Amino acid sequence: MEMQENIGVIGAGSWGTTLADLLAKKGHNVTLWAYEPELVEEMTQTRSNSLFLPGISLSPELKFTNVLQEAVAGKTVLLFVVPSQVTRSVIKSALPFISGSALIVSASKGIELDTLKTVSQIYEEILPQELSANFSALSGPSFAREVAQEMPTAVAVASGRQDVAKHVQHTFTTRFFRVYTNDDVTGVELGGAIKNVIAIAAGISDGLGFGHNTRAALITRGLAEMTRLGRAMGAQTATFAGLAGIGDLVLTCTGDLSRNRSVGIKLGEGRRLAEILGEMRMVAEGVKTTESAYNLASRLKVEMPITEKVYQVLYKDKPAREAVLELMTRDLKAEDF
Ligand SMILES: NC(=O)c1ccc[n+]([C@@H]2O[C@H](COP(=O)([O-])OP(=O)(O)OC[C@H]3O[C@@H](n4cnc5c(N)ncnc54)[C@H](O)[C@@H]3O)[C@@H](O)[C@H]2O)c1
Ligand SMILES: O=P(O)(O)OC[C@H](O)CO
Repeated sequence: MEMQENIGVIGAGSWGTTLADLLAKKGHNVTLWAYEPELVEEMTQTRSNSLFLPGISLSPELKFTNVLQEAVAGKTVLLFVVPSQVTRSVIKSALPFISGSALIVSASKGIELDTLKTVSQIYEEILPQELSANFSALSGPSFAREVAQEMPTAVAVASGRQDVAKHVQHTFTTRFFRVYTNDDVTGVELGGAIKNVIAIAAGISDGLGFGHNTRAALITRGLAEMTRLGRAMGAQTATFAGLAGIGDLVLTCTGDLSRNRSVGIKLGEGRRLAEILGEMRMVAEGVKTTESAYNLASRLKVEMPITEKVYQVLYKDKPAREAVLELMTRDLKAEDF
């Protein structure tokens, strides 16, 4: 085994719990911070997380806390896995306890609503420069439940520094979880954020009773608009052909485990957004990222027609069937990227 690390995992939702468990079972010394005090009690007593990852037995070595300082102070690697809209407040609370040489890994997928910042931009704003250089983004096609069940999975970790990406790669890789390095942080995190918007569209299409043709069209043209936004923000086109781009897009637009796709299905079936969200304890990041991406596209003058229609369905009461018709009857054009 590689060097044992002292790791703090911040966020005990389905993904944070899964990754903390993976790292503990790999032999690292892991402390998992949960926002909900009752969850810490449950996980400590029963070694399971019935709120976000029911049915999975957690490592006997995993430690749990509700006190942020205990999960952060003295750790060599910190993995932040909270919803992107609370990332800013969580990182600010953690900052006083972060050791100066710690590696910071973010596994959140979204774009902040108020600032339109990507997750790495939030970290860059808050962290001092020496910690910012230690930042990496972990993304790619990875349903928590399948990783928790040790099903072979491949993801990407992106950092501006190759040594940081390689360190994280070695820290997380197991025989069922294969991590590729990447140097395009913006591309990797935008792929993870925008695929959630397109997954809502794919869900809407399924909910309306459309078939595979429609879904394939949404995936392909969704990839085109994700790539256009990425290029406008300095990302590399090739990144969108990778795990964090088309990889996660296909997974989320087709997989029944996707929360974003399931929100879309219910919308397509005619249910109201508020009612759908009211029934969910988990986060469907695409709901807020749709608004962020719509505003970002307007600001950067990037054409994102699918995102625009999802925005109108979610926030402007546009009937889903009308949105699809409007997409299909746009001005005809060449197939561009
Ligand atoms: N679940 C997956 O399969 C998966 C895979 C890859 C990436 N992600 C990403 O990981 C991030 C976390 O999602 P998840 O699926 O682990 O969560 P989840 O939907 O399973 O659970 C919600 C999480 O949000 C936390 N939370 C709610 N309000 C909070 C607050 N005010 N402060 C701090 N935490 C708060 C809850 O404690 C819980 O950890 C998201 O950005 C998601 O897109 C999830
Ligand atoms: O369940 P979703 O839609 O949040 O997707 C989970 C992961 O991001 C898939 O890679």
